[in-house]
Formats: sequence, structure tokens, C-alpha cells
Amino acid sequence: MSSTEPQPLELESLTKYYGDVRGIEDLTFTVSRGEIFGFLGPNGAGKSTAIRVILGLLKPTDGTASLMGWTVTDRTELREAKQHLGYLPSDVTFYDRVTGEEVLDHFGRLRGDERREDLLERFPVPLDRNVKAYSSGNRQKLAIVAAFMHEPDLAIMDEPTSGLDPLVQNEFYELLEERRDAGRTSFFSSHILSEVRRVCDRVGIIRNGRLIELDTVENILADGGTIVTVRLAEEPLAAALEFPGVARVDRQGDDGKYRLVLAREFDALIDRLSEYTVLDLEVREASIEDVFMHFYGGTDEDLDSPTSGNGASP
Ligand SMILES: Nc1ncnc2c1ncn2[C@@H]1O[C@H](COP(=O)(O)OP(=O)(O)OP(=O)(O)O)[C@@H](O)[C@H]1O
Repeated sequence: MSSTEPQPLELESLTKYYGDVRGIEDLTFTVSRGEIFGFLGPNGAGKSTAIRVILGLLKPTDGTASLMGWTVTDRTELREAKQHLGYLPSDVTFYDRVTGEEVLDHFGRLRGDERREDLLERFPVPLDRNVKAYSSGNRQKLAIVAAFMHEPDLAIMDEPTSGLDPLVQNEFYELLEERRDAGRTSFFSSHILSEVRRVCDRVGIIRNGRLIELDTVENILADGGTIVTVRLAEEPLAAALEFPGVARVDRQGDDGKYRLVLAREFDALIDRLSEYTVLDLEVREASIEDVFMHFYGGTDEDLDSPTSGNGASP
């Protein structure tokens, strides 16, 4: 790709207020060609708002967003962009009095459907039945076929796997991976950390409408450290477990159990624990849940503080 080729998705200081209520504030990031990008954040963080503004469904209060170089606030440019875009909303609804086949015919006429048969084999639905009678899983599968059958350069999805059974989820992840191999871009919001771990190259995390993290999943996990859970027979002195390399200490329950997050250096840990009677000890790499919960829980002040986080903060 030449350096002048537009990026699939670019946000520049994107802001949306609903009256006085903040939806998103000052979001700036770029999604590159061939990336699978996860857009994460707690309930009410602003993910759906951002997606709706990106799709031109809501007008930004400030800032800009562009899809493959086309500005989303320009009607003509947005129409052009949508020819190359697949969209999967969080609440899939179709006109009730049509069959699955008719739904696909409609979208096929608008944007093309060269992958329709292939996708229907992978995400089968009762095509001749009225969509009103569809289960939520079948409705989601139909929406996947509709969103991907024109082989869009960019797919934007709001919680795409909600309501899908594990086998179908797996098929969906494989579809995203094939798209990546073909240089196509996927952007989706998610609450499912295991899927983020499995398929995402990079994630952006928002909280209270603002971007608080933007990095590769690999880097975020590498910064997550090691989780040590230890149960001691004696009560340690206050701060005795806050030795160098420990990013966080939490007492768990009343039976002398502590959870430590530390850098991958064990000498200081072994030194300190040798002063006590160790009843239980577990050492493991931080999981994606350990690392990401840091961005979801606590207060915004916690996120700014280097000592009270779990060591995952940049
Ligand atoms: N139509 C609306 N009118 C007023 N406020 C809204 C509207 N839609 C969203 N908001 C507010 O904007 C903020 C962001 O909401 P949004 O739905 O974008 O979050 P989200 O990250 O998608 O949440 P979830 O994970 O629960 O889907 C919230 O404070 C929400 O109450």
C-alpha cells in the first residue's frame, strides 16, 4: 500500500454530545488496512455512539471521521464509502414480512453478493422462511451474510457474536482471519475478552467517552506481568509485600491470602516469602481478563496512578 492511500478508518478528535450528555470525546485513532481491531469499554463508555457517528447515522458535535478516505459527514462521500463497507449492528432488525432470501436479494441489488452462496454454506439460515420467525441466532447469521456477501474492504460491527453459538462464533472468527489474510479490515466492539485475545491485532479501549488505551493485544498482555497468589500462615507486616517489582498487592479474604502483580523477576519474591510460612502459592502469567479488568474497574484516578493499578497501565 502506498503511503498516500487512505486508511480504512480514521478518527480525528471525534466528539458527540447528546445535549449535555457526553457520548464520546476527542477520539483520535486510525485503523490500518488488514487489521482486526477490537473496540472495547464498559457499558455506556460510548462504543455504539462512536460506531453510529462513524457510519454517518449520528452527526458529530466536533471532529471528523473518514471511511477509506471518504468523510462520513458528506452525504455523497458517505454513499460512496458504503459500497465498500459491511455493517453489522448490535440489534439486528429486518422488515418482518420478508423472507431471508428477500433480505439478501435486497442488499445484493444495492451492493453486490458475490460471496452469498459460500457464506450461506458457512452460516446457514432457513432462507424461505419469514425473518419474523427467525431465532435471534439465525437473525444474526443472516445479518453476517448480508454484511459480508459483497466482500467489503472494511467491516464495522457492534458486538457481532452476541447470540451466536460457539461453533458459529468460531466460523465467524475464521472469516475475520481470512479477511485479514486478504488485506481486508475489520473493526468491532466487544465485551468478550476471549474473542479479543483470539482474533484482534490491536485494541482501543474507551471509558467515559475517551480513549484510554490503544495498543496491540500482544503488548498489552506483555505488560500484564505475573500474578502470584500466596497464602501465608503469619500476617505479614504492612507493606512487607510491596517489595521492588510488585505493581499491586490485594488482600483476598481473611485467611491470609494475597494476590500480587509483579514484573517477571522472582528473586525478590522468593527472598521475601522465605520470611514466612507459605501455605499455598500459585504463579501464572496474567490472563487477558486480569489485564483488561484494570481498564474497566476502579476509578479514573486509579488508571492514572502507577502504584494502584495492576501494572498493566502504560
Ligand atoms: N440517544 C441518546 N440520548 C442521550 N444519551 C445517549 C443516547 N445514546 C447514548 N447515550 C449516552 O451516551 C453514553 C454512551 O453510550 P453508548 O450507548 O454509546 O455506550 P456503549 O459503550 O455502546 O455501551 P454498551 O456497552 O452498554 O452498549 C452513555 O452515557 C449513554 O447514556
